[in-house]
Amino acid sequence: MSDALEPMVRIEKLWSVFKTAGVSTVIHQDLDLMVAPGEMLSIVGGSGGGKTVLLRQMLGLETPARGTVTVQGRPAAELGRAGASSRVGMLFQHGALFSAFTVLENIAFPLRELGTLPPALVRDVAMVKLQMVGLDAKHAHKMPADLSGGMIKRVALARALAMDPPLILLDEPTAGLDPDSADGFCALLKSLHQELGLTVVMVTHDLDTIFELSTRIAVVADKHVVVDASPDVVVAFDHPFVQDFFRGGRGHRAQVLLHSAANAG
Ligand SMILES: Nc1ncnc2c1ncn2[C@@H]1O[C@H](COP(=O)(O)OP(=O)(O)OP(=O)(O)O)[C@@H](O)[C@H]1O
Repeated sequence: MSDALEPMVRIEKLWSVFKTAGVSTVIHQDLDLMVAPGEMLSIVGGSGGGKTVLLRQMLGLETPARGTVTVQGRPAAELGRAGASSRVGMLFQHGALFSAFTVLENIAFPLRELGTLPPALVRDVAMVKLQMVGLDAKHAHKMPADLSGGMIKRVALARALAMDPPLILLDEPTAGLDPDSADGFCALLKSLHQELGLTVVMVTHDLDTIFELSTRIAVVADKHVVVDASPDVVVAFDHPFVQDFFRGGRGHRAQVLLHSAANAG
């Protein structure tokens, strides 16, 4: 298959199994998922259903018990090696910044780890990424403890983008943010997705984020992907989790958003 046709992420017949105290627990069973270049895919599912484990599989941090996970045609397991941040960037749920490093040092970390770039260039690139996520240069020397929740997410995103990876994985990108910060972060993700041509895979419970950003939604339930389609198709899908998640009371605003987006576009 040529590169042009190769999905960004290809997951086939994936089994994720954890063994604790001699007892095996199956988290994913024959799970299939493809992500095409340029997509913005939301993964939703019940608590403990294996969404974060799925992201970790894409990052090469978990090993499939069976099946395959490839990123740009190569096994995700290879991503554990040095230089992986040039292929995939990860935004962890709570930002996971190094508390003893400044903002700029955090963003520069993957570039420094390479060990091949002169310090002045590392600093310049990190400064560009800081501005790319909408933060002023005056924040560069602050410590993570002095940042708001929204700023922490932005710095963590800048670090994920440091090596210009084509694929970004986001775990609950707007969790813990107030509504204004969440809207601002969504707008940033949308513009970066468009400007940089990024492929984005995110796990989120937030319906506003899902409907604002997703080109496709994959629902993980019963240990596999039960539906994987455009938002309007997923919302209408007949499955108890889908009905409850999208069409319960809290889904109302999302439905309104979906319809207004459809009317606008
Ligand atoms: N390293 C591990 N060892 C054993 N069990 C694990 C490990 N990592 C995850 N699990 C289990 O796998 C299951 C799925 O976890 P995961 O974090 O992927 O769920 P999730 O869908 O992201 O849930 P939530 O929406 O609550 O964050 C959970 O039962 C969790 O306890």
